[in-house]
Amino acid sequence: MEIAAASTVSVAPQPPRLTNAFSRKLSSVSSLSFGSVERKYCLGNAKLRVSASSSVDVVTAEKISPASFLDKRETGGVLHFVKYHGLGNDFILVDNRDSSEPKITQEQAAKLCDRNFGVGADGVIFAMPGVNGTDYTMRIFNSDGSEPEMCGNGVRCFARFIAEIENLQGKHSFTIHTGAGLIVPEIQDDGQVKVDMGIPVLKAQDVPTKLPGNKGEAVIQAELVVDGVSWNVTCVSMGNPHCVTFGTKGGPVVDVLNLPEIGPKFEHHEMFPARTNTEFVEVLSRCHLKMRVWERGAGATLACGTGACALVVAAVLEGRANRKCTVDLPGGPLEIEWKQEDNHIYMTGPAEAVFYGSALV
Ligand SMILES: N[C@@H](CCC[C@H](N)C(=O)O)C(=O)O
Repeated sequence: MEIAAASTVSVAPQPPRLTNAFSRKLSSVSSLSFGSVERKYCLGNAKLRVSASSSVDVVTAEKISPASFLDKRETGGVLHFVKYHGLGNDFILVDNRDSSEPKITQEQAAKLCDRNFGVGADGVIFAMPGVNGTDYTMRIFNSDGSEPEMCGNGVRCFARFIAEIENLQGKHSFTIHTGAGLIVPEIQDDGQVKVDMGIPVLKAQDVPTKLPGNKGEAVIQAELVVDGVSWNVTCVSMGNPHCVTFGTKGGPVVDVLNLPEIGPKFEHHEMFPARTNTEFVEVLSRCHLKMRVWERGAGATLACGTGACALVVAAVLEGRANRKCTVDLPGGPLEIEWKQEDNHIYMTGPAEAVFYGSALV
């Protein structure tokens, strides 16, 4: 479109078409916005104001209030993101490939995750440059602003996000540096993502837990008293800490559990110096498990990928299940395999984009 020097140009007030949102670099989405009554577009240094009367005004930068949403967008007060979920465990994905510093702070992330006052999510994930020869680095902030080492559902979303912003089609695998070390997701032909989640850590002090090792240095089917009730727990780290329980001495509890009440008591238990994620599990068969989760820093979520991996490890170690299982989470099933050959855990499941947008930060 030619911009005339005159103040009014007769063109229809159609916004530029966003033919393929993902094929653009997200950073360049700043050239578009959609207001309700009046729209402004930037072309070079000039700004076009499109009003309902089908005219376009060329206005200079000085005439635009610096407090407006559109100006904030240009001065760095707006974050572009894509919202994804893996079985209802939902994340705000940020294209941070141009910097090794997250584009927003932990406090801003907590605000964005708020389901009433923000975008709403279980966490914010940053796609950053790789280190030590890896393709990318993934960092994540929980919805309370804390930073965990790893996120299983998040890494599947991360892989799909990278494929979209890099315009990759078909089967693809990436090496990703995380707080839990190297993680390797592979997008399958059917769009599901299979992730090599690495080797589970069982040594009590590395999980970390203050519970004393009862099988060598591992804590397996040990007693943990929570709020006066005795639970059997197995402690596993998938880079982040997990406390897996198949119930109290009285038996399984998954369906009757008051999660918001009991969850925080596990999370903040003195035996877990870095807090913990807790999985409450019921064995349906030797290859079919069902779980509910209370996540450290995020509360009750619909799914937890690292948690599903941890509970299969716990179920195998407690002699309750085979190494290859379907795990039913509130948001849907994950396929988990703890391979004997390499001791690695493999997780397969979906990841879906929901919407993209811009948020004031
Ligand atoms: N939902 C995640 C785990 C996210 C991190 C967790 N809340 C923690 O603090 O360790 C998953 O899918 O693994």
